[in-house]
Amino acid sequence: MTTVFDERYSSHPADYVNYDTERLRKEYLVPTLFTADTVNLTYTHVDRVIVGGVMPVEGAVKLETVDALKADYFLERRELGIINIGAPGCVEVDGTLYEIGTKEALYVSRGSKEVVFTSNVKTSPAKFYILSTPAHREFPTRKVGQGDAQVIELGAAETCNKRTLRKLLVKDVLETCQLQMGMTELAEGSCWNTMPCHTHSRRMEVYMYFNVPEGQAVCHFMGPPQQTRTIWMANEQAVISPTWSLHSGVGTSNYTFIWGMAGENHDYDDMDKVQPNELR
Ligand SMILES: O=C(O)C(=O)C[C@H](O)C(=O)CO
Ligand SMILES: [Zn+2]
Repeated sequence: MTTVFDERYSSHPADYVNYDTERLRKEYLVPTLFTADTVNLTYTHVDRVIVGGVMPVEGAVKLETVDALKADYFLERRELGIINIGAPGCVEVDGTLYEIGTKEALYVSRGSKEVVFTSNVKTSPAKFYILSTPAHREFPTRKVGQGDAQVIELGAAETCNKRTLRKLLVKDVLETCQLQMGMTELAEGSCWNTMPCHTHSRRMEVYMYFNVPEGQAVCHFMGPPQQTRTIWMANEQAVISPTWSLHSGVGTSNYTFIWGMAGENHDYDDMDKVQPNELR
């Protein structure tokens, strides 16, 4: 069992415009989330969010603290959101076992000392996608299944963006300090997410694309609305969206993604919308 840790710094939009493809990918793309029996963590200084993945195969995998946190345990000053995108598995938090099925979520309170991940069947492992943010107080650890989600239907087949959005770890479902997470599934034949797109300088965001069929890809758009750039993404990769950046994507097929946010103002609809014909 290993922890792989990577650190990213914040960037200024006036510098970002000079980045070439390689630099854009180095700063914002999180290319590897799921490797057997490893905790993959990327710490971005954008709102101090940690994005990661855990795929237990041979046995249980524990979320260990990392030196950069200077904390006795990982969640000493943080809260944690978990969404399982693999086969069913379990998360044990300080001795309490939570069974987490495919596309189910778990919110883990600040102050939880031991978080341990397992897969039910090693030949078909669970894949726990995780986001963690600094937290100022404790809120109860709670599982959120698909039935607990707030569901909204968005877009239309005519504009190639028909999709179902499930709010999982959000303020209308449970209390958190700053973390908000959910999942958006594109309908067959639709490929555009988050269009019309938006910014929200109050919150940063991370998108993690999955269920991208073999051989297909998602082209993720970022940047201030008048200075957009693209990052081509493969299945099960994440991308950091700084507070000044829009976040939207188009796939060569339909796909699903997890969005997660940190910052202030938990109102999901707090967005500065940008119409497609205003983009540059
Ligand atoms: O498909 C969408 O639209 C989204 O999923 C948008 C994200 O939830 C988002 O960007 C929230 O700020
Ligand atoms: Zn957003």
